Amino acid sequence: MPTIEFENVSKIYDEDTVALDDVSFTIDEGEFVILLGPSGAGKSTMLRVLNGLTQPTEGSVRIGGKELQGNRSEVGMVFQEHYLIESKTAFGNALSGALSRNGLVRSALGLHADADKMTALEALQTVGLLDEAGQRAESMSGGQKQRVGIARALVQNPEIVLADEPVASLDPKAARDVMRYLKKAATEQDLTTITSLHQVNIAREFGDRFLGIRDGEVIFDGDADDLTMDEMDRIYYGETKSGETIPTGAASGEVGETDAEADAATDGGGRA
Ligand SMILES: Nc1ncnc2c1ncn2[C@@H]1O[C@H](COP(=O)(O)OP(=O)(O)OP(=O)(O)O)[C@@H](O)[C@H]1O
Repeated sequence: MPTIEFENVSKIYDEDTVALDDVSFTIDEGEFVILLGPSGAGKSTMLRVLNGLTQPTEGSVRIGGKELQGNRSEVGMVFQEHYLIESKTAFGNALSGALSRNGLVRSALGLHADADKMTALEALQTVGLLDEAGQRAESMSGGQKQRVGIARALVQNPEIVLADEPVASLDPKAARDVMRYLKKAATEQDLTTITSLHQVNIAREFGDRFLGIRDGEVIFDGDADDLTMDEMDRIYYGETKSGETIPTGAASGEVGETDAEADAATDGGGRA
């Protein structure tokens, strides 16, 4: 399993949009990392750079010591929108994760190797959906669909799984279920996993390590114990122009609210 290295990575979308600003960090194999940060902080850009979907403007990204070039098949992606084929079964959708190995034509013709079919069933078992393998996606709940999305990523046989706000559209219970299965898969298969999340409570429950991103910079890197209220404020609200940390707690609500809720609290006044 590879180590992920970001070295002085910047991504500038246009002259004044610096999405990543000289970011450096290393993630060891098997780590379950959660990206936190306000909207527009650069979390998705970081995941897209890692997946080879976006090229960094400067710096280098290495996976297992190799410079990242183009789309990487060892990187499985789970999206906020699950992008399942609604008319297909959970099994059919999971199996489509083998596309990158088998090619479009073989997959379109349904010419899947028995080994791939077995992998798809195993992946569905990992996410607790083996009994629903024959159920069409259109009749599944949002949480179940997202778990099929994870199974599809697992069928790709990845070494790294990236999940971009995988539970954003789910209620708290379904969100926890999805995260539980994602963590289970990561633990069982020793996957390096990076997930961006807005739900801080859920993040704290499942993350081993947290990267706090703000204005394209990693301003926090630590575990749940390090992720204090002060640090949450720094990640979500930043510092004053004079460099002072904004006073903690004033109208920010508790650690555990989503940043949207925290923003709402701020909008309500109290944080100067
Ligand atoms: N394709 C693009 N073209 C131009 N600017 C972009 C593009 N994608 C993202 N940006 C900008 O880059 C910055 C970082 O965006 P990014 O989507 O990475 O943040 P994020 O932390 O994932 O936000 P969110 O939590 O809202 O998804 C933002 O200012 C955003 O507007």
